[in-house]
Amino acid sequence: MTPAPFSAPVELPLPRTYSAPGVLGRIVAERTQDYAGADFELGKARPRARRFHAALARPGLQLIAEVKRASPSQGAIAPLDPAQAARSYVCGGAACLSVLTEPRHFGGSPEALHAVVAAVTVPVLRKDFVVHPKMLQEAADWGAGAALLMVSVLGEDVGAYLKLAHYFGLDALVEVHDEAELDIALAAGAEIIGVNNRDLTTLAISLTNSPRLIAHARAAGYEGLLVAESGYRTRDDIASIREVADAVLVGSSLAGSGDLERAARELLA
Ligand SMILES: O=C(O)c1ccccc1NCC(=O)[C@H](O)[C@H](O)COP(=O)(O)O
Repeated sequence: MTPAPFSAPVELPLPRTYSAPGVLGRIVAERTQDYAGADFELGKARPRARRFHAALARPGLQLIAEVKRASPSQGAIAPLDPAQAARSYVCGGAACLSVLTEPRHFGGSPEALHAVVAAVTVPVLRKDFVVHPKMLQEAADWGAGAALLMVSVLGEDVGAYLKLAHYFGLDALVEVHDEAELDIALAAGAEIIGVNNRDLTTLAISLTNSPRLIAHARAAGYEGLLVAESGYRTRDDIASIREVADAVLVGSSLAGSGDLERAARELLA
C-alpha cells in the first residue's frame, strides 16, 4: 500500500486534566499524573503506512487479539509472556494485536509493546489511556502502528489527538460507547471507530451495544472501519457483529484461555 502523505499542519492538543466517572476516572487521573510535565517536542511529521487500517480493511471479520494480563473487571487474567502470546495469536489468525501499556490495572508496560513488535509482523495497537501528546509520540517510537483514543476521556479534543496520531504516522482506533460519543468521533473524521460493549464507568457489558451503534454509524453514512470491542467469549457471541463489523477486539477470554492460538482460531471459525 502506498504511504499516505501527511499534509495538514498539526493542531497540537494542549495537555490538560481530563476527568471521567468511576474506575475510568481513577485510571485517567493516574495517567495524567504519570505524564504531568513530560518532556515533549513535536519533531518532524512521519509518513503514514496505514498498515493497521489495511489489515482491518481485508474482507471478512478481522481479529484484533489483545495481550492483557489483568484488568479492573477481572483482576489477574494470566501471566502472559507478551512475545509468546503475540506469536500464538498470529498463528491463530489474528490480523492485528493490541498491547496494554498501562501498568497498574492491566499489568502492561512499554516493554510488553517492544517485545510484541519485535516478535511479529502484524500491526500493533498501543492500548492505553491517552491523556498527553507524549503518549502518541511514544507509541510511534516504540513501533506501534496505531493508538487508542477514547472519546469518553478526550471528548471534543479527540479531533486534535487524531491529527497528532496521523502526524506521528499512526492509525487511531477512536473508541466510543454511546450515540453522543459516536457523533464526536464522526465529526472528528475518525477512520477507524471502535464501539465498546463495556461501560467503563460501571464495567457492565452489553453485547447489543456494538451492533446497535455500528448500525447507527452506517445509517449516518459512515464509510470507515468499525470495530466491535469487549465481552466476546464464543463464536455465538460474535454472530451479531460478524456481518456488520470489520473487526472484533478480544482480550480477556483469549488471554485467559490457556491455549491462545486455539482460542483465537475457534473464535474465528
Ligand atoms: O477491561 C476492563 O476491565 C477495563 C476497565 C476499565 C477500563 C478499560 C477496560 N478495558 C479496556 C478494553 O477496552 C478491553 O481491554 C478490550 O476492549 C477487550 O475487552 P475484553 O475482551 O472484554 O477483555
